[in-house]
Amino acid sequence: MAETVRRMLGKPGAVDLRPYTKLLQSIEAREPELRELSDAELTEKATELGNAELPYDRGDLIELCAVGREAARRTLGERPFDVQLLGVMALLDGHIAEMATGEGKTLAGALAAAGFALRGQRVHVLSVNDYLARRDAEWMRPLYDLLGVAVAWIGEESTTAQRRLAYSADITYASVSELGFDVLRDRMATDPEQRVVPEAGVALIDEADSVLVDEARVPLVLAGAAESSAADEEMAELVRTLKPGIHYEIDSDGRNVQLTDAGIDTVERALGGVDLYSEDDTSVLPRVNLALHAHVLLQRDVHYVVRDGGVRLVNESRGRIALLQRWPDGLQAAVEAKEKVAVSETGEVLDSITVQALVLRYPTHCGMTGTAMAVAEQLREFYELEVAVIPPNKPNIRVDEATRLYATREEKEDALVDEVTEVHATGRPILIGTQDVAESELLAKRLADAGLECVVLNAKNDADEAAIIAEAGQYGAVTVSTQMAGRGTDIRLGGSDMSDRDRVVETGGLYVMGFGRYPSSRLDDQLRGRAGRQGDPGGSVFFGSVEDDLVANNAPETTGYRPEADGEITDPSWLSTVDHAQRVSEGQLLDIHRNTWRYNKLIDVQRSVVLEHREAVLMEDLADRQLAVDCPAQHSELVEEVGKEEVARAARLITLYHLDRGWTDHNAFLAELREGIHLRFLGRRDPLDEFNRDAVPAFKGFLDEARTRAAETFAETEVVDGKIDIAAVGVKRPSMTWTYMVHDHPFSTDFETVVGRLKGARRGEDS
Ligand SMILES: Nc1ncnc2c1ncn2[C@@H]1O[C@H](COP(=O)(O)OP(=O)(O)OP(=O)(O)O)[C@@H](O)[C@H]1O
Repeated sequence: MAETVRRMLGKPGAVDLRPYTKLLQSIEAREPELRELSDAELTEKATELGNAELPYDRGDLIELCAVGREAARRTLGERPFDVQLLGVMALLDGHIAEMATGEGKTLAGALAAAGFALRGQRVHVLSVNDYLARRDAEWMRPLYDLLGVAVAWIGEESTTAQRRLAYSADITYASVSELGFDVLRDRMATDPEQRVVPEAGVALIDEADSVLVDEARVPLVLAGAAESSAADEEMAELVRTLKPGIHYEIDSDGRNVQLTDAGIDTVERALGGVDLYSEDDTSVLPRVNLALHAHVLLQRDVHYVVRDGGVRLVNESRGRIALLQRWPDGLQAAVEAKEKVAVSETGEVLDSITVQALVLRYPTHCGMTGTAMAVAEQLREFYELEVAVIPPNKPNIRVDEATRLYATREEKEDALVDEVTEVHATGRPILIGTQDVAESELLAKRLADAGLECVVLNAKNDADEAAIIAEAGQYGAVTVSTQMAGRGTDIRLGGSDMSDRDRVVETGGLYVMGFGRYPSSRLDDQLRGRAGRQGDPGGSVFFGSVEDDLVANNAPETTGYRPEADGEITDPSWLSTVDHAQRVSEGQLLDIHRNTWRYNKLIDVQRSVVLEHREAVLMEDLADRQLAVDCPAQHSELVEEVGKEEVARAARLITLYHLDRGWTDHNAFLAELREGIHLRFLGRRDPLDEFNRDAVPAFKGFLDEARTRAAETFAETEVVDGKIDIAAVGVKRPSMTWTYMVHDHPFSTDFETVVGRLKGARRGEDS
């Protein structure tokens, strides 16, 4: 008992769990009585909790946890452990609950969500992907039903009507990106009825550190159709005939491709004797380069897959299909031409929102994850969140070995393959975590060469990945996966049905191996956490090399070590180099986060000015009143001709158009400004000051400008068939919109470098 209490007191610097642990006995004491109640009576008990406001007082908190525990026992067959109830209480207090893998966060989160919902709060439970949103909502549905709260989920495929309905539930499960895209689309509504996301009080975030820290700076983007770029089939055909080594060369890192002199001659001849480097026509060379890049560097089934008649990008680090992503437009079209699929539309950014800004919209945000303490400071700095470290239900007995460091990548790979061979011979299941899909493929090949069969998680879809990873604990299984793939899925020893559990336990349980340390210790811990769930036996070890990017890029010195014959470096001071490199890398990630946030702060202020004004235009008669003042003659003439209501409609649409148009242009200006800032940084000025110096005046007069433009447009309108023809004066919404996340444009920089370099190189020769 003393040990349990000590464990429950938690770690220093974290939320004090004592006030919660004190309630556990009383919660348990309620059990016998609640067990006697009928389902309807239990629902009644839950509903009664809705008669007061948040926060819960002591008595109501005890009742909520007791009723919730009984409801979970009846509907899910799982009686929440004490530690899960501690998690529930921490979440209700608006904290981050750190609970290890397999501790049952889904259930704890659901009870907290129900607790908020019973007190009249609309709750959004944010998952990392659609699969988990749907799975968790459906899994917890019987529990919510019994507690008398409505639950729904949305996914990428949901229609607008389905979304509206789902968001009207008390609790809605959604992936962060889907929610963000809905919020962005709502911002463009020209009629209040078009909007789908109502105000919500609580965001309850699963995998909170991934969302709030790792993804925080990622902007979600809403783009609108401008004109289509043509499919360049001619170029796609042409580059297909080129031969590697003769017509083009690929850089050793596989990131750039360049035409050789022979390649240039061949292309120029094939195009009827053009000069690729002619100053008069500079359009041909970029076309060739785009097609070449698409043909050579982007491999089908590695970088993208062709599905449903379209090109779908594969997110390399996550190893899954990124349905919402596109490459910069020319490259996207080039890949589409290569694959002979229909060319998708190009567009411009209408608006964007970072994950961080999205989450901060909610008055209450809380969440759960297995790894929060390592980023406790950031959670406090950016979100004013505290971490509650919830002890495990059963002590963790996983054995974490020290990193094995090798001089070269090759030696590391050899050692890892040897280790897999040795361990596999005992039947112990092995899960190997890689940095990205390419690494997974490479490793799978090396294992195959050594006669070892393995399963590779390779970007099929989340549901398939979940099914595969669920079997990673089978006797003799070898599974290779990126760090993120299949997350949120339980790995049970002896397979998902645990039929072979005893035999696997005897081998030592799941053995997790890292194919290189990650850029942050948190990511290492997430991989390790795959083993040793709920007191299971398990082990983990990372293999690293001095040539790994982490070490090569972040360690101060990478020479002078003396490896053993097999390349292993055992000198302790060298081993700490990896930890040091990881800390440097973590510091850089934090700087980037802080920096992005500082830039976005100003943009967010400007955006809220526009949105507040937009809201008044949308919901009130502001546009009509303003135009009556600005164009009195036109206004009264039109009212006479078509009536007040039609004029108000046109006034609203015209004003919204100019507000949105202005914001799109301003956004483009800010993006360009920020890109250019680093050049000024070379002049030793603070880039953020520079940014603000230009961004602030550029926004000055934004609303006046939009109003003036609206008046100009309004003055030109004419009546056609009893209606004001706003299309004739250029008021057109984008014909379609689509959404993507910005980190999903992995090649943009490289691509631009290629084009720039080729042009530059040739010009240099000419002069
Ligand atoms: N109180 C309980 N009693 C018995 N089983 C439970 C209980 N709570 C959760 N479980 C089971 O434990 C498993 C892990 O739960 P869950 O997937 O929610 O864990 P998690 O903490 O979210 O893990 P991950 O970090 O992998 O997402 C599930 O199979 C679930 O059914």
